[in-house]
Amino acid sequence: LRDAEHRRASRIPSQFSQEESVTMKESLKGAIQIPTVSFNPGEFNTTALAEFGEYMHRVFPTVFRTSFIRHEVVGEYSHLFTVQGSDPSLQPYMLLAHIDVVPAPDQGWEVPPFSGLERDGFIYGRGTLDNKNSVMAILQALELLLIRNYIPRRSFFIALGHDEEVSGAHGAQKISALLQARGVQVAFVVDEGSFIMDGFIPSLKKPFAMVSVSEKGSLDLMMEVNSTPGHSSAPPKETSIGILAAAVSRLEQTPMPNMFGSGLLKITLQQLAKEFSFPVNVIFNNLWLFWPIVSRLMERDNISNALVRTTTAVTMFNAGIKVNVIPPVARATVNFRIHPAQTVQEVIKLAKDIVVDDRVQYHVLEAVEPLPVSPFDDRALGYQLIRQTIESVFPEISIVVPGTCIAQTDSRHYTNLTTGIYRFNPIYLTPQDFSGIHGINERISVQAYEMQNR
Ligand SMILES: CCCCCCCC/C=C\CCCCCCCC(=O)N[C@@H](Cc1ccccc1)C(=O)O
Ligand SMILES: [Zn+2]
Ligand SMILES: [Zn+2]
Repeated sequence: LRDAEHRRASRIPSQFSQEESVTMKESLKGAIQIPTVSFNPGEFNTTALAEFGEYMHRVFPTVFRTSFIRHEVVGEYSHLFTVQGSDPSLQPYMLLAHIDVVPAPDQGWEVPPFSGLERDGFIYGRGTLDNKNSVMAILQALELLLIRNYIPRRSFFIALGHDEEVSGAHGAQKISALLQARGVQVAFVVDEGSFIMDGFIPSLKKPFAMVSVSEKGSLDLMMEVNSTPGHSSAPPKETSIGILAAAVSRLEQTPMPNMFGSGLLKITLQQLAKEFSFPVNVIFNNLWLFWPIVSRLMERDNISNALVRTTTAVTMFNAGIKVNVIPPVARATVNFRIHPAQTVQEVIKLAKDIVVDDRVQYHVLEAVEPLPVSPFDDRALGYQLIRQTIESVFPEISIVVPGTCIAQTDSRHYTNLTTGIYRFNPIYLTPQDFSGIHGINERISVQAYEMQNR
C-alpha cells in the first residue's frame, strides 16, 4: 500500500524551469524580509503577521483560488489549509510549519537579518532554517503541483502557526482544538525538528536523515531567595544573591543523570551502526557491552549531551535594587529540557535534591512532559512514507533513522489528533548551520531550498 501510494505521488515530475527556480528563491527572500517576530507570549509583531498573510496570497495565487482547497485564518494570524483529496476513504495527514521567528538584533550578522540577501549561493536571514523555509516550501510545492493539474488522492491539512516561538497557545493550539471540534483525526503529522545531519558525528563522514519520533519535555523552574534588606555597610554573612548563586552553581555543576540506556538513542545508534567502519560498527552493534563508554563520549559535546540527559540551563538571574542596599530578593530561572525517560515531577525532585537548601523557594512557571514515541516500525504509515520520500528525493542519503528532538515544536499541540507525530525538515544541516538557528547568520543554501520544494 505504501509503495503504491508513493509511486502514484511521484508521477508528477519534480523538475523546475529556470523561471520557477528564480521565483521560488525570490519568494523566500520576500518572506524573510517581513519581520514576523515573536517577543513574548502574546507579544508579536502583528503588523508583520498581517502583512505575511497578504504576501502568501500574492505569491501563491493558485493555492488560494483552487476550489478543493479551503483556507481559514485561525487565532487572527495563523493559517489552516484543507486540501480535499479525491479518495475520502483515506485518512488525511497534516503538514506543520510556523511563520513567526525569534528576534534578531543586527549585531554579528554578515548581512542584516531581515534583508533576505543572497551571498555565495546562500540566502541569509532570520527564519531561513527556522522555519519560513518550510512555510514557503510547502506552499510553493503545492502551488507548482496545482499548476501541473495535481489533484491529491489523500486529503491533507497545512497548519501554519504564528506563535510557535512563544508556546503556540494562540496558533497551533487553536487549530488543533478547531479540528478536534470538527471530529478530525489524522494519520500523521510532519513538523520541523530534525534534519539531514551532516558532520554531527566526527567519525561519520556520510550525512544521515534523522526523523524525530519523540521530543523532549521542558520545565521552567524559578528559584527565589528572600532576605531582610538593610545597609550594605554591615552585611550579613550571606545575601539572597550569594545563597541563590551557590544554589544555581550546584545545579550547573551537577548534571542530571545520564539516561543513555533508557530510550531511543540506543535504537538510533544501532540503526546507524552499518554506516561506520570497524571498530565503531562493532561498538554500536554491541551497546549491551559498550554503552558505558559510548554514553560517556556523548557527554563531551553539547548536542549529543542533550540526547543522553535532561539538560540544565540557567537562563535568567535578577537581583539587587541599589549598590548600598542588601538585596531583599534574588530570582533565577532554570530551563530544563526533560529526557523522554523522565517526568516533570522527577526533575523537580532531582533539582531540589541537588540544591539542598531550604532557604530556596521553587515556582514552576511552565512545564511540559516529554512527548510519547510515535510508531516507526514497518507498518507505521507516516514514518515509512517520510522514509521513502527522503530516499527518493535524496538518493545519496544511505540511511534514515528515528531520533529525539532536543527542542520543542508546535507538533506537541496535535497529540489529540494522532499518535503519529514526526519531525523532519528536508535540509542538510551542519553543526555550523545549527548555531545559526536562534543565533547569528542563519542561512540556507539556494540549492538546499530548491531540494526542499521537490
Ligand atoms: C546521534 C545523533 C546526533 C545528532 C543530533 C542532532 C540534534 C540537534 C539538531 C537539530 C535540532 C534543531 C531543532 C530545531 C527546532 C527548534 C524549535 C524551537 O526552537 N522550539 C522552541 C519552542 C519553545 C518552547 C518553549 C517556549 C518557547 C518556545 C524551543 O524549544 O525553545
Ligand atoms: Zn521553529
Ligand atoms: Zn525556533
